[in-house]
Amino acid sequence: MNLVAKKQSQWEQPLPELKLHFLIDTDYFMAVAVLSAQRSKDPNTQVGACLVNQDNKIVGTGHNCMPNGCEGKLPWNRKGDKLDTKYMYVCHAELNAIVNASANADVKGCTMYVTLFPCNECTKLIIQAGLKEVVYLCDKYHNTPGTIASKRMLDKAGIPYRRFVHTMPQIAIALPFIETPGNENA
Ligand SMILES: Nc1ccn([C@H]2C[C@H](O)[C@@H](COP(=O)(O)O)O2)c(=O)n1
Repeated sequence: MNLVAKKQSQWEQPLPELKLHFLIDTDYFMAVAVLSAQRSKDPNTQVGACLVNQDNKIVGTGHNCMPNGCEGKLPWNRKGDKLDTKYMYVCHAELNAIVNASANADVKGCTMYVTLFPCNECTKLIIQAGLKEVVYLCDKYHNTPGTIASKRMLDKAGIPYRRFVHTMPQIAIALPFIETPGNENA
């Protein structure tokens, strides 16, 4: 069999079997937040957020990144002259999830799934945007004034927050290699 015919017959093979798991909604939403975090170029802390409406539909996702047009042009430093650190510039995952929510989506009443507890600035945004709940994965800055202030504001605003409890320890996504037709001679 020549190479073209062999590749052709490969293409006619059935697709590799994909193992299907049934994900419960909350695992799925936090997994989307975790996957979104992986888009961040922050070398130290990658954060992802997934905004879900009352119909259990994702209306926006986000990760921490530099403002549009500034990626690669501003520092990711944690220390040094304040103006040379990321803290002056970075857009947090929660802000991006709210801003990225599709134009016709109402973020009021949404739940924010986020991989790291929201900072005080994002908490203000969460409250003012009318979100109804925050579900977080990690709270590594729990003893900092920012996180304490966040919790104080959420408590006073009557917005519940809870640590995410997963039902599946791992959600793996394997992308099968699928040869595309027209690429046989590559
Ligand atoms: N809820 C949060 C908290 C932090 N971020 C971003 C902001 C920075 O890029 C990074 C924190 O940096 P670190 O001080 O841990 O080096 O995470 C966020 O998007 N959402």
